[in-house]
Amino acid sequence: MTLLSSTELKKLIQAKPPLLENAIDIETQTQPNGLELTLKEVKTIEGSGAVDFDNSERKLPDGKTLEFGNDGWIHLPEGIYKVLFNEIVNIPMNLAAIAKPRSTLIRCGATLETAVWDAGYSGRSESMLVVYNTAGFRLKKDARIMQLLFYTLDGEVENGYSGIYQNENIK
Ligand SMILES: O=c1ccn([C@H]2C[C@H](O)[C@@H](COP(=O)(O)OP(=O)(O)OP(=O)(O)O)O2)c(=O)[nH]1
Repeated sequence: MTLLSSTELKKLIQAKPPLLENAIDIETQTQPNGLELTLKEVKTIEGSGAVDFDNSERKLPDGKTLEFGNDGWIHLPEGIYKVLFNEIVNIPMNLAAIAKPRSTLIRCGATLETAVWDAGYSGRSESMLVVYNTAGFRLKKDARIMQLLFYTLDGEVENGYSGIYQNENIK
């Protein structure tokens, strides 16, 4: 397993499909060890969710999209939110990715909870934003908030990701 460097990432951004589409400024978003994703939308998480073994009784909570102010900023009181990214990620069959928040979020008393990006997944992803700071946290539309780290697998997966989130949030 190898963590891809910016040299390799730049090549994969030129691939078809590109590793990352719809970036605001791919140069700025390409870091030495990963690609940064930016903020498109913030949503509330309302009501409980549920998950079981075979997904037959899975339920995702509802939520409302919160509006940015005319100046592009939103103030988020302490709490949990869902964030949607501007970028569309296309993971090749020989890679997987994990994500970390930018350390600036941590330094502000906020963080992102993230899962694994599977080989073969394409979509506009979502993660959970947690604002721990009791004074809240301000975010500007298109802020760079998360870094995706891409790892090579020891070979291509036989069957790529095919769950319910495939091609999510792509209109
Ligand atoms: O923080 C994250 C992490 C991953 N993903 C995307 C990429 C991943 O490939 C896909 C599915 O994630 P996962 O495999 O964890 O979904 P699941 O909960 O196991 O559902 P299913 O098995 O139905 O896909 O969601 C996100 O949107 N946000």
